[in-house]
Amino acid sequence: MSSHGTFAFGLRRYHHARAGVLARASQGGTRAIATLPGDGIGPEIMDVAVKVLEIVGEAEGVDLRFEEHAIGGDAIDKTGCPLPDETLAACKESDAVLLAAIGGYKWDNLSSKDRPEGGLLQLRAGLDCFANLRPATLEDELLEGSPLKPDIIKGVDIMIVRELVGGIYFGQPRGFMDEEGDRAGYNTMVYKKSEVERIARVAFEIAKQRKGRIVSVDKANVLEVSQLWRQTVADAFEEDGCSSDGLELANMYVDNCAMQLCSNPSQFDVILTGNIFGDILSDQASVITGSLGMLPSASVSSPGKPGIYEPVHGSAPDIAGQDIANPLGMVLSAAMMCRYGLNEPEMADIIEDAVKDVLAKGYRTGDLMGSSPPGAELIQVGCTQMGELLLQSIAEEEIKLSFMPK
Ligand SMILES: NC(=O)c1ccc[n+]([C@@H]2O[C@H](COP(=O)([O-])OP(=O)(O)OC[C@H]3O[C@@H](n4cnc5c(N)ncnc54)[C@H](O)[C@@H]3O)[C@@H](O)[C@H]2O)c1
Ligand SMILES: CC(C)[C@H](C(=O)O)[C@@H](O)C(=O)O
Ligand SMILES: [Mg+2]
Repeated sequence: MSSHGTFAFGLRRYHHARAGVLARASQGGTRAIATLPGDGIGPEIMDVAVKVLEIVGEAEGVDLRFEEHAIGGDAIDKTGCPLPDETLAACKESDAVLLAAIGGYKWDNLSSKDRPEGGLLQLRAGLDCFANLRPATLEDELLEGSPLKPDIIKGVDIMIVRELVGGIYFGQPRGFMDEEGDRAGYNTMVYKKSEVERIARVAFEIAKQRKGRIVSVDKANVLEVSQLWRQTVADAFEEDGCSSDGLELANMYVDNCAMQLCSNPSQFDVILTGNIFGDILSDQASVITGSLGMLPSASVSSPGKPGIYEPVHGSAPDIAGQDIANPLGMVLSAAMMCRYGLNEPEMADIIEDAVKDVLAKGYRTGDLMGSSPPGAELIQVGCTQMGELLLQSIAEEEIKLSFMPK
């Protein structure tokens, strides 16, 4: 059975055709999903995503097996380590990893590798999830919700392709030192040609399913690592004959890109960039969609290996435990997991349709209420209630479909 959506959620338009390219599992059989709720709002939004997956799995006859594991601050408290061996081993064995968020004030003074963020980075590296796909798609329902002007952001649909297991996050040497009586901290931003080539090729493939426009973002006016990045991307583009496939490649400095994301975001289709620039630009792109809480992501590895599906935002300790977090970025990450990780595009369609539906009915978590125009008929709901509305929407759609002639 398929939803054949009445609503076409933006993410679906391009990804449908891609399911076979990046997907890990073939259809059929039980799917093992490692769930990592983590810290802060993590458990609240994970709860919503798992309930949504359960009902959609049941409706589509897909047997999902969830197994929860510790990561981040939660794992530090339980085991003393932000990524216990048991968690990494279970993730490697799974068909897909669904992660909510890690981090919090309590663990902020630990060393880089011992803090929650270190656990997340070790997980990404441990699974070699080198390609982080971060779609920033504005749905018409949220047009008035962004602090940016509607005529600037209407129809924006960007895919940020971020290299995830290299660059300054992982470069050596790194650390602290004393230099002539002064204290210094240092990191190394390094990319090998092979690392740039493999992420560039993911961006090319994705661009073929979209409008075909790639902007590679770097800081080649200052950094050697970016000069190598730029040349390597251009060479791979040429070698792969991308022009004859109708693709266009342009380069942009990261500072300019940050500005253009606010002033003229519609020009972007695929943004290809390195680890730290992609981190910063994706949070910025989220403003177009109304809230950081809306953005999903998929971190994929080579075919046959599990990917990590997680929202772009963090553990939001400022709102944790209040049942007010927006679960939609998490839920849309679950949809990306269905599409890319489980090869179940119809499950993804159903989830994305439900998100679209609740937004169309005017339901919003607090983060999406801020810039609403006066008089807008919006109904503020909490995290749990948003989850219930999604379940209701899915159930209603299933009932409608069951009455349709086969
Ligand atoms: N992938 C991850 O797990 C991840 C990502 C980013 C930050 N972090 C960690 O999260 C912690 C907090 O970092 P931060 O405050 O800079 O970033 P954050 O993304 O957690 O929060 C930034 C702001 O956005 C709001 N926000 C985020 N997600 C929301 C949601 N779903 N619904 C409503 N509002 C939401 C927060 O309330 C906060 O005001 C830090 O420890 C950081 O390292 C983790
Ligand atoms: C928590 C942190 C390590 C992480 C990153 O910088 O990649 C986060 O900001 C993200 O965007 O996923
Ligand atoms: Mg980030």
